[in-house]
Amino acid sequence: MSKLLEVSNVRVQFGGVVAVNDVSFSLEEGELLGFIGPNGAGKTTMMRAITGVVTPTSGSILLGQQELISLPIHERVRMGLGFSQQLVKPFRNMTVLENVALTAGAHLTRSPLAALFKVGRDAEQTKARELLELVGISDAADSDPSNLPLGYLKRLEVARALALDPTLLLLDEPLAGLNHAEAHKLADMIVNLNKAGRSIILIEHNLGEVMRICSRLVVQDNGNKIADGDPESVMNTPAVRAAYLGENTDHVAA
Ligand SMILES: Nc1ncnc2c1ncn2[C@@H]1O[C@H](COP(=O)(O)OP(=O)(O)OP(=O)(O)O)[C@@H](O)[C@H]1O
Repeated sequence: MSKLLEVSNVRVQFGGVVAVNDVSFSLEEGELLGFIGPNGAGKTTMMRAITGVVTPTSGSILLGQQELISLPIHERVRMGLGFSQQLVKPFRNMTVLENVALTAGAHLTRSPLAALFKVGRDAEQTKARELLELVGISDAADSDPSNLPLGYLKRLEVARALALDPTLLLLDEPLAGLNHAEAHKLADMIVNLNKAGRSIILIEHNLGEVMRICSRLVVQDNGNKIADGDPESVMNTPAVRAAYLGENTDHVAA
């Protein structure tokens, strides 16, 4: 295995708030890494630093050998970064299939308007159908996303993230708001994506599923990295137990 992502001493500050405090971690090719921590820990901010939505005050983020920090978002996407957002925001007035086909066609042009005219192309439609099948929502291909339950929308968000064939997939709370059975199913799908060769960073509050599917965990609390390692030993670290005090960690072996 070789290193795919190397985050070194990344710091993100919003005025007086240090959301990410000199955090370092890395991801090996083919890993499924759980990135966890209590509310406000700075997990989403870290993801936004990797995708380019926020600019770190200092630090370095290497994807392969390439420094990402000074690159615009679309360059990072072109280099193989894919991400799903915590809040699901599909294009309404467009079918589920068109939503995915539009993203699949985005590499053809940098103008979203021009991309709209290209989604009729067979290649994008076929790819979108395959992705809907993969995430298990092909029965909703012709539906307007406004009429779909959250479980479908979360899967649509993952399908869109996959549409550009990312090497590294960042998933921000894909299981949030899903019931137990739906979360289990989507977590299984994430495992399958990983087994098919996709490297994944999963930001998630559902610790039961994270413990079940991730091979390694990084824990951030209050902007600081407090643990990094195999799930069981990480969850038994005193600092992690303290950070989650009051939250349910009963599933962790004592
Ligand atoms: N754009 C912003 N401007 C100012 N402060 C911000 C901004 N984004 C995040 N923060 C602050 O940074 C800190 C970390 O927030 P962040 O959303 O990254 O945490 P999180 O671990 O993803 O939380 P959650 O699990 O609740 O989604 C919080 O104190 C938050 O209020």
